[in-house]
Amino acid sequence: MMNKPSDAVTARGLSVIRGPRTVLHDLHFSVPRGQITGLLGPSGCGKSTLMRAIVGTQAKVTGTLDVLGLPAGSPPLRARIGYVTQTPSVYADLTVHQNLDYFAAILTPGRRAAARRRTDVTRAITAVDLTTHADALAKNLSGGQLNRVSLAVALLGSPEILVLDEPTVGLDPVLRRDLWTLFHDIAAQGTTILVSSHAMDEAERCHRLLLLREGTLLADETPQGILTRTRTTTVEEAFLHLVDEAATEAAAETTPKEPAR
Ligand SMILES: Nc1ncnc2c1ncn2[C@@H]1O[C@H](COP(=O)(O)OP(=O)(O)OP(=O)(O)O)[C@@H](O)[C@H]1O
Repeated sequence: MMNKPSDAVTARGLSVIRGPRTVLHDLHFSVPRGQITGLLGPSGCGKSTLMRAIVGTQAKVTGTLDVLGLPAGSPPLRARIGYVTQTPSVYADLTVHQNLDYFAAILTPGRRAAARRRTDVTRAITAVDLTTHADALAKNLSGGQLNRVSLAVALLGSPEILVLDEPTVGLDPVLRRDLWTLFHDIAAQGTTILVSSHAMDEAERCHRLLLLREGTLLADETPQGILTRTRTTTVEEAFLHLVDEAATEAAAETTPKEPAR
């Protein structure tokens, strides 16, 4: 597989060991720029581990993993990637605005950058539609609003890639839909989004999908491409089809051949 400048992430032979186990096995895939790529798979399949490898916080990564043309974890990438983990990293006793001011001060320190910080904070709060809640304490926000504050923090530095670990988990369908609309607005402005979910029904909202199971990649395609290839009508069915197909292939590989007479 060739590295294309249009790809935000390229993985070749990517494996990760955690504790005694290999949790990602020899992955090959690419994430195109300016699109929403969904990383889908059941709980424990390795989604968070893969995201951590991409943002450069995962140990024991082998193979090739390039992000924006640089090896994952390279220091210049830090400011170019926004990462939202599963646990909102927001201070409960600060308001939405104070939280953003605080993170902006870490990202762009110094008195001379004060005007830039103000612009960045206002832009991020507007982008996640929290202007009317800017002065609310984080502890008084709903789960969906809190997720959006985390997202605003990640948007502060105008990252080229946003890596979002299960941002819609636990949200009601309306909030989920609103968040996906927001992701599409952000992607339409050229930002690459890699978003994980274990909810297969979120697949159709993505431009591309990476289907992961037990640390192995089952598909790297568009949602429609996966449905066509597996002759199914939902990504959930397609996923089951691919799991069965992989099991059949594995069984064929381990079945001993008839000895030659
Ligand atoms: N320190 C560790 N030592 C050994 N195994 C680990 C360690 N941390 C995680 N794992 C295993 O690695 C696998 C992948 O975990 P990971 O958190 O990436 O999965 P996930 O798909 O993000 O799951 P979830 O959707 O539940 O968050 C899991 O099976 C987990 O048990």
